[in-house]
Amino acid sequence: MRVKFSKMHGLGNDFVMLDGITQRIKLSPEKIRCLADRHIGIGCDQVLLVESPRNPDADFRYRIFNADGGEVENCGNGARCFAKFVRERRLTGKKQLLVETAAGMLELSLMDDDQVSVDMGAPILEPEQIPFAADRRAETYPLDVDGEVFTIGAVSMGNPHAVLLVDDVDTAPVAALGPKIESHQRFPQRVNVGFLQIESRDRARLRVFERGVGETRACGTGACAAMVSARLRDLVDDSVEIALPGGTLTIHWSGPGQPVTMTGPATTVYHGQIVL
Ligand SMILES: N[C@@H](CCC[C@H](N)C(=O)O)C(=O)O
Repeated sequence: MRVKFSKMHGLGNDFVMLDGITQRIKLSPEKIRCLADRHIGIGCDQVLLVESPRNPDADFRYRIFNADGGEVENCGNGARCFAKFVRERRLTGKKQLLVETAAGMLELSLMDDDQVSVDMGAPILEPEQIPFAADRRAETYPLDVDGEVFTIGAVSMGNPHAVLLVDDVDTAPVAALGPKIESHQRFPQRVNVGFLQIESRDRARLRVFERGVGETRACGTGACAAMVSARLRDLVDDSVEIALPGGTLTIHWSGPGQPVTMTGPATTVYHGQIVL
């Protein structure tokens, strides 16, 4: 069956966007892996499928799949691309959207300068809800990786994140350490791994080894989790510019119980059709 798609990206974290409202789309892990493959498919970090909502208060529902075929709970860059996609595809004329995701309801605002601001909800810090094996909630945790102990922050933005502080992201062992922490036994659903360099109280740099993908050029939920972890350690103020390899996100968080706000761009690359 031939389906229309859009190729989009948020700071280089790229997506195959599928409209499952006006098209009948049946996805399987094999099909997702094929769509995401950069040699035999379209190529992307994640596939995002837009559907009609189940909750009558929501405008849409979307589902998000990693390149390895696994369905995941949340995606910050995908949320911004979604807001632009539903307008471009004329699925809505609204600039304020409420969308149902596996991580709960998100509120999105399309701004005039092509930026999208997303209320990502409050971070989850209780270890069992992340999920992360720990006796009690703490700002940081020791994590033994092959006999070497690293200090990590553990945060869920609907999806799980570990955050490590590094002196310099350019030399951080992302490729070596990322996969080991991603599948560490204390994270039973695996984890996204952020390497965070604090430059000042309102500026930081971040690289993220994403669960189910590998290192990406940007990770929106990773930037939110990094902000939360840094704020809990009192290393930053309420608003931080986080520079990722693909560009910069503005993240705002005023403390536990409060929602995290992420603002950044969404870019359409091209529209196409593929036989699924
Ligand atoms: N790139 C995303 C996160 C996508 C999901 C993640 N890899 C996971 O497995 O949780 C973002 O921008 O947040």
